[in-house]
Amino acid sequence: MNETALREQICTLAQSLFDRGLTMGSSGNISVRLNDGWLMTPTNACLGRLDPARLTRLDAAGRHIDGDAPTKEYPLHTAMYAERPQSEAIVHLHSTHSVAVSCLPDIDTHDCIPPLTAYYVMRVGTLPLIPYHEPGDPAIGDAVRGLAGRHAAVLLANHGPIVAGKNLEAAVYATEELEETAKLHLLLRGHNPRTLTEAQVASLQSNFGRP
Ligand SMILES: O=C(CO)COP(=O)(O)O
Ligand SMILES: [Zn+2]
Repeated sequence: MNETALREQICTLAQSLFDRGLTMGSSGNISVRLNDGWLMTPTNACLGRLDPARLTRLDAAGRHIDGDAPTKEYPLHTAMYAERPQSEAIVHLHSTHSVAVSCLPDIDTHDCIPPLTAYYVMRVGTLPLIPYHEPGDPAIGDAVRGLAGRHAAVLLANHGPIVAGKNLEAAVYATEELEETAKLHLLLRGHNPRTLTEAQVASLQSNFGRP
């Protein structure tokens, strides 16, 4: 996909996420890797009303070369890309049920949501929790560095998910799957749900690959 088409795709998918209430106000950000840098959503922009011409362009060294000022989470995005050469796009949202899970006191910080469904295992896998930092704190990038090589998605405590995909469509699908599974997890709390077995998870990983 050329840069013009990628710009259009970022704005179309961002608006779709916003219109379905998957992030609110000016929260959330999206980036796509180019051959010689990145396209990112600008800081303080509403994902429902992005202008393709004003998206931030960073060069390969992470310098701002065109468009509006970058999302304050650009150190988080670039840290995740550095750990995941196979990932071409990243989505970060304040999706309500995922944020709710990120606030739970008794969470397993190595894997915040159990393998409830096949699509969760196929698109998200395991979901570690990163301790609370303020939005835009470059230390979130440092925290993600040790995890993103093994995990396509991580959850920022009291904040929200950040999800990488092989392309933007895949990153969006994974973010949607994470949000719906977070909702299921909350619905099922206290109900002792049957989760997928280790053998069922291993079978999905061997048939569909790891996210
Ligand atoms: O979600 C956000 C911060 O975590 C939004 O920040 P930006 O507006 O800088 O992208
Ligand atoms: Zn955020």
